[in-house]
Amino acid sequence: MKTAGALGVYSMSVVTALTAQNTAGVQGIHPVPADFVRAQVEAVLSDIGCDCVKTGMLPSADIIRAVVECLAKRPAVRLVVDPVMVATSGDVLVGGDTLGALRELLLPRADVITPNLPEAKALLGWEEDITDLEGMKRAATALFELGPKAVLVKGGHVAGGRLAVDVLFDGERLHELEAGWVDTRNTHGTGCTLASGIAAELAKGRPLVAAVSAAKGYLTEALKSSAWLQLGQGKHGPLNHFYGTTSWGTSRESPRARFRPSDLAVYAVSDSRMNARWGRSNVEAMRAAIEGGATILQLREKDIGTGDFVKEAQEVVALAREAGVPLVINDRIDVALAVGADGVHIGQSDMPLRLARALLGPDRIIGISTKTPEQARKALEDGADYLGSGGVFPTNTKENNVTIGIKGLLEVCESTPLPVVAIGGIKTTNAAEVLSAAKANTKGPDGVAIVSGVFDQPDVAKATKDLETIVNSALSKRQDLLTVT
Ligand SMILES: Cc1ncc(COP(=O)(O)OP(=O)(O)O)c(N)n1
Ligand SMILES: Cc1nc(C(=O)O)sc1CCOP(=O)(O)O
Ligand SMILES: [Mg+2]
Repeated sequence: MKTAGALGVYSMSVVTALTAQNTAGVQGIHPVPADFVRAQVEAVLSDIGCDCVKTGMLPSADIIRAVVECLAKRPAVRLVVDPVMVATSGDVLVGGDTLGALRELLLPRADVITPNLPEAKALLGWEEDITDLEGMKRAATALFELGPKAVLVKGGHVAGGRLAVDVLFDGERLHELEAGWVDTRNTHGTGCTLASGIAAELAKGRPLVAAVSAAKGYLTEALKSSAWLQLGQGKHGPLNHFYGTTSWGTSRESPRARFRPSDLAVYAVSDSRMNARWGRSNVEAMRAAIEGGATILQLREKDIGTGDFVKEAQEVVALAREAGVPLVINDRIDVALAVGADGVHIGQSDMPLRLARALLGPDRIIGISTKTPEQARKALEDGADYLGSGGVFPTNTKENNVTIGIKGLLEVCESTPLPVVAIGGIKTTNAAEVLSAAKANTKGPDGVAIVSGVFDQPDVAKATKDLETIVNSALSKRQDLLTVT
């Protein structure tokens, strides 16, 4: 429920067992009678209803049957099954007959199941431990045969390695989802948190791979922010699900805490000269870009008085806020502060990033233009939240711009953990090429920033929509999130 809340989703609970547990392990389990589980499920689903159910520990076959019966009446409700059988502490949580009910009744109903390695082994009845990536892939495809629409084998338990890799099999492709390994003792509840994050993102309507990737991003941030916590005597302490709180320097509601790499997917950068040529204002153009599916907006005005810039920015901020789309201001920290924009985008010759951060504070997004890995390294050091990297292709929009090509873009992407948006000469005709250029399992751009491809067009909404379709398709297939076998 904390995870759902942190991800902006309303959640309700059905208690299947009372547990006596702490950081040292599970001291006792008191199952709830199956009829009472059924009553709880019906109480919430017949009243408020829900978009997605996530199951955790289901301690008996009767309880599993009760859950399956309730869901059988609601085929539209998506289901994430976290087959909780072995706690992080190693304690086995469910009896043998429950395994059969889990396997035969619940798994075939699931949109995705999320076993850890011991749970995957138990569900498959394998003798051998799963100890590497190949074993994870075999387990994922074997578990798929039990009926779920997708299988996520969580590899956090795979010994060693500097990456937390999970393998997702969706019936067609094996996706390797990577995140930087977090050295922490505070891993109690990571499995439940990831499964709940996936359920929350599915409930928001995200497609499966994106939902898993977003949930993994959230969990990694929670692990990082909890790493220093010293709570409990046991081996595994708790996570801080609400890591974006004021005591950690950013408020949960801050634009920066909300910012995700996926926000960079369809990045519309305005140009008033182009809009004037087509007989529309920047404000009208930005409204159309939002309508077309832009995931982030940038107001970029190079030849305008400050008063006019502030007035225009105030109108665009209102639009962006209403649509829930981040708005950053190009170059002008003062204008961003004056109108309460979500952040700024600055270049190498604009206000130094550290000063911009000092003026904007910890809650605003700062993006910076980078052409080289060295600039990317410095940007990370100085506290950037994302990089704009290009020009990928030659452009007439920005005079005397140095073109770095796809090669230069990928060098920047691979050199930094920061999210990167590609920019420069990008159109619907080449956006897919840019987004899928990264080799398998290497980091690629998180999106494309476009000026003339969106605003030097007769119909901004259509141009943006066309771009969004291409971007979403390319990102869902892109190499650095999956290994195609
Ligand atoms: C996302 C994104 N990337 C790069 C730029 C370029 O910024 P601009 O101010 O136009 O030029 P420099 O200051 O980087 O030289 C951008 N606007 N947006
Ligand atoms: C604003 C900007 N910055 C660039 C950089 O390389 O940093 S290229 C550029 C112009 C991009 O316009 P278009 O999408 O019309 O090519
Ligand atoms: Mg600039």
